[in-house]
Amino acid sequence: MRVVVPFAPERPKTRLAPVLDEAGRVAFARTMLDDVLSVLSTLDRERGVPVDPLVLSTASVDCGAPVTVDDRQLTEAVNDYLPTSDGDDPVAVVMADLALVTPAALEGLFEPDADVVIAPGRGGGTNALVVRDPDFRVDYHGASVRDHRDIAREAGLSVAHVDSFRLATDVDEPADLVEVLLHGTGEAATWLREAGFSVVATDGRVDVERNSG
Ligand SMILES: Nc1nc2c(ncn2[C@@H]2O[C@H](COP(=O)(O)OP(=O)(O)OP(=O)(O)O)[C@@H](O)[C@H]2O)c(=O)[nH]1
Ligand SMILES: C[C@H](OP(=O)(O)O)C(=O)O
Repeated sequence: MRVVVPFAPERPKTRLAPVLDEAGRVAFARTMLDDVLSVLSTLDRERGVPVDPLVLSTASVDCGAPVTVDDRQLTEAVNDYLPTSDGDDPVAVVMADLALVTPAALEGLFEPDADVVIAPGRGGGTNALVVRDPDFRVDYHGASVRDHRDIAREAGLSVAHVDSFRLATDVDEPADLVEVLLHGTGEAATWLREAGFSVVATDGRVDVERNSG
């Protein structure tokens, strides 16, 4: 499977500004990318699922996969990598901020035999996709999961949805760090712990706190 991983290394994860300064957000975004690439590599090497990854980055980045630098908007850039004619190989698009992703979760994404497979993100986004038909194009931001369903249906394409906690959890806001600390098994979870983050439960609410000492 060709897998495109969009990544914006400069000024990333602005919604985490309440808990991480810019240098921290840059470093943390990078650990999440590394986790996603490591899972793709495990799928290929250990589980017999051929994976051909490409990091589609807005700026140069040195990581464990081929990189194409493309500073266009996300939607425009991704659309250039989707199948253009019948018979082209399918393409998966997997976001770089899926800190809980596992090989099994991606196998679940690749499995359905639909023209378009959608893994919704919490909050209306589209965290991962598989596109098997040249008539589908992405339109990210806003309620993109709804837009992607509409685009597929208007083109007469079959759509499958993947019901996965791990694929639905993209890390956008401070509350998402709770999920990374509780369920993450990769570098991103380790990075957060080493940066002093931990989970606290107070008055029935679960949150993160940071011990900066
Ligand atoms: N290639 C590319 N990737 C992008 C772009 N914008 C975001 N991404 C990546 O797309 C995924 C989803 O990004 P978002 O959560 O929407 O945006 P973000 O910049 O990471 O975070 P915010 O600043 O909080 O919106 C992440 O893997 C980003 O690194 C872009 O313009 N081009
Ligand atoms: C790119 C965007 O990501 P979000 O901002 O929802 O994390 C989307 O999935 O449409």
